[in-house]
Amino acid sequence: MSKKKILTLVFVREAGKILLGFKKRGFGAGLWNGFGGKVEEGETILQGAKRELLEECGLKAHSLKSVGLINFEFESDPTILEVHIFQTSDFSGLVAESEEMRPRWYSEESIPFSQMWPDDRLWFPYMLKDRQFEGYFLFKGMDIILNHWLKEVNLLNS
Ligand SMILES: COc1nc(N)nc2c1ncn2[C@H]1C[C@H](O)[C@@H](COP(=O)(O)OP(=O)(O)OP(=O)(O)O)O1
Repeated sequence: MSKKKILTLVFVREAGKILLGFKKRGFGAGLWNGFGGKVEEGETILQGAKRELLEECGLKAHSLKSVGLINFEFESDPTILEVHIFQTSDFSGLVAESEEMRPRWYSEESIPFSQMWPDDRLWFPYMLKDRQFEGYFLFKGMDIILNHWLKEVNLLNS
């Protein structure tokens, strides 16, 4: 039987730039991604997303907009990752490297997709156009997408 893990993923965008973090350890190490992680017991998804952003890159989000919801499944693992994706331009603080992430601003015209999870190049276009989406990806290992779907939806905003 499959079980679910709830995770968050936050992208900070400002003036045509997007803040990505180079994951230094753990799941997805060696890839650029947004900031996020597991939602802890007793916190809401939104609280978890803000906490992870602060812990991983030093920025405090004052508000977050829902962007997408993706369920990821890995062929050899019964756990489904339910990832709630947000974006924000409403933040304060100074960008700082953490134990887990090395942050860097990228122009939205030159996102390093070849060094990111392979699903990203399929759903980033929705986010960059401020469209909301839902999706599903089935992976074989970390590199091969065996099956997926994506669709535009209206998610409630926070
Ligand atoms: C499989 O495809 C994925 N694509 C993208 N873009 N992001 C993904 C994918 N799968 C997971 N993620 C995101 C979701 C989270 O933001 C992180 C994983 O979080 P992590 O396992 O590092 O969670 P933490 O709570 O920070 O972990 P620790 O126990 O190491 O603190 O990747």
